[in-house]
Amino acid sequence: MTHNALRFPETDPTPIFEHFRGNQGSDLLTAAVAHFDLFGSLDRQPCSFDELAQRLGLAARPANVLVTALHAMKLLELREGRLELTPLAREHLVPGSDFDCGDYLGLAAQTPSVLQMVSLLKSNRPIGADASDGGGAAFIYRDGIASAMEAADTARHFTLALSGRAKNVAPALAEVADLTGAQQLLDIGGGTGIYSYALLQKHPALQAILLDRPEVLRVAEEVGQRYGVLDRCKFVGGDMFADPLPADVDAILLSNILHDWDLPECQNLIGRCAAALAPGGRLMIHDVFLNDALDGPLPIALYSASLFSLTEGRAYSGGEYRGWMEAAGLKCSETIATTGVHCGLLIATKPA
Ligand SMILES: C[S@@+](CC[C@H](N)C(=O)[O-])C[C@H]1O[C@@H](n2cnc3c(N)ncnc32)[C@H](O)[C@@H]1O
Repeated sequence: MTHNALRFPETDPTPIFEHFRGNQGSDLLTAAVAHFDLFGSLDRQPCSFDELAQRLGLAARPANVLVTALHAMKLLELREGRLELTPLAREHLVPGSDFDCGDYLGLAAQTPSVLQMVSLLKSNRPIGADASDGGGAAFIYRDGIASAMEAADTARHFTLALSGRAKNVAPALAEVADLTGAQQLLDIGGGTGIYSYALLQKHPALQAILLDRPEVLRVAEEVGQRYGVLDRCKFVGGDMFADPLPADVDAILLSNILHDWDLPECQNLIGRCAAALAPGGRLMIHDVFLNDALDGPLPIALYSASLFSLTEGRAYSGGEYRGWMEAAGLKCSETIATTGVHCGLLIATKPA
């Protein structure tokens, strides 16, 4: 029987994803208190984000993840360009204050997950990226890193894992993505392809090209079989950073792609997408979005920590994405349409 990618679940799975990511908050808070003395340092001397990163010995990406999470927990606030403690943090997290609970949080200081978080924050390298034993980083491939997406078993494992979110969110994406008049969709890093299969089921005249790593595409083809749309799909194995992208496409989908990469790769990929679009074509960023002030929402800040640990990316704000798309000559939509499990859709158009 053909699977229907447009059928919504009866209940919203978002709370399950929030419980699953809750440990990130605990690890970051314990690291800030017990390993970085972040609250003591800011109590002695509030400072800018850049100065704090330097004081803690952190690169911009880990500092962003840590500060965004603490901001979202309402422990930090930004005043006139300086990070300061909130009354909550001042009363309970400054070492030696009357109601300091730092020693209590310190109970978790030596747990494996906190020690791993501290090590990742300091090294700014994702789990597995330096593996020399056939492992590799999940979800990302580029020249210079060990990638789990190159071996059949690990590529299959990580690709199928993401279908647990994709099948829940794809019906909503198909509902909000306006593909009127589009004939060809390019899904970059499409994974199982479930988002494309939903869009193909919704738009009977649409054709899709899925670009991903070869071992991932084997899984995508197998999954695509179940959705009955393979006659309108083309699978292209390649490197989205290095190989020519199919040209003159009407729409490009970057679903949960940019959050895997640091700023230079995001800007590079958006520039490549802008060049590959036909005039009037649409770039669709389907992802999670931090507030423009990078102070929450908390579930996205915690997801950002998980992205940081596993990949070279983090969560970005709509403002950051808009800036990059406009720099690439695209015109951005004002609003971000909600899809599900914290995701949303931001669309930009290439001038005709
Ligand atoms: C986080 S997954 C997103 C999958 C899917 N789009 C989704 O939303 O569930 C990232 C995908 O990008 C692919 N990818 C990573 N680096 C790539 C590269 N350099 N070229 C092509 N695909 C790449 C991975 O194999 C993986 O399928």
